[in-house]
Amino acid sequence: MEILNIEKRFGETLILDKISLTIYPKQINVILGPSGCGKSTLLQIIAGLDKDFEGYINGITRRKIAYVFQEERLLEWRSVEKNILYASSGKVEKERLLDYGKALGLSEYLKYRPGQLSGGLRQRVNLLRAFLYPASLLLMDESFRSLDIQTKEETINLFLRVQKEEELTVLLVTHSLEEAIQLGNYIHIFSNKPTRRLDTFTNPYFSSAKTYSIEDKESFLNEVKEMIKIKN
Ligand SMILES: Nc1ncnc2c1ncn2[C@@H]1O[C@H](COP(=O)(O)OP(=O)(O)OP(=O)(O)O)[C@@H](O)[C@H]1O
Repeated sequence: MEILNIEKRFGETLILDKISLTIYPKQINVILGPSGCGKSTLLQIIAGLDKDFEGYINGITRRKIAYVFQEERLLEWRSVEKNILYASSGKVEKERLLDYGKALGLSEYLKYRPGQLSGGLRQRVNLLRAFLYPASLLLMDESFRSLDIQTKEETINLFLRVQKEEELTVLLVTHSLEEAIQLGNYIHIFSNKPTRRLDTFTNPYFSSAKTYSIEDKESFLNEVKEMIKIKN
């Protein structure tokens, strides 16, 4: 999947300045960049929700995209279960729903309405809905942000499992270097003004078993921090 020379303005303000990016299929692609650099805007363009841009997007089938938005977009008048079924037009295997629901600690909340849930639980419903959607491309916008440490770990474990089992191509946006290193097979770093380029790295410390050594990770972190500094 290829994104070529994307240029995006809001009024007079140039947000994306000829951004190009290769999204590696069946891999976790992380876009890392500071707040406000245009990560969400790029996801909206890729998802086809924002059509007001210049440039090209090749190899993406829109109806096969699952999108975990930064804010949860749940239908308040439907139960958790019905939110999930509705998004996938009912094409969800009950067994998978129960299995993933359990892994996310949502078993007892499936009949609840979103308004009866805490922010963290709502975010888990948001993720469950996306994991169950029949997608080949999964777009995730700061999806683990509002979760506590324990829940975050369980959610990430399920995410890694689903990605592998379903051979999903993932494009995950974050401003957390830690998260990028933990999750990304490929890390695309958004430099800040004035160049706003994306540089791609193969993550040498990626391992779904999470066995990278801390010293190695530290040196990679420092390398990346140095680079971001130079660009900014
Ligand atoms: N609808 C809009 N109208 C005008 N400006 C916008 C609009 N949406 C986003 N922007 C601006 O575009 C820039 C990029 O926003 P975007 O949300 O894509 O950044 P981001 O990297 O995802 O940041 P964050 O991690 O904080 O969400 C910001 O300066 C933002 O204020």
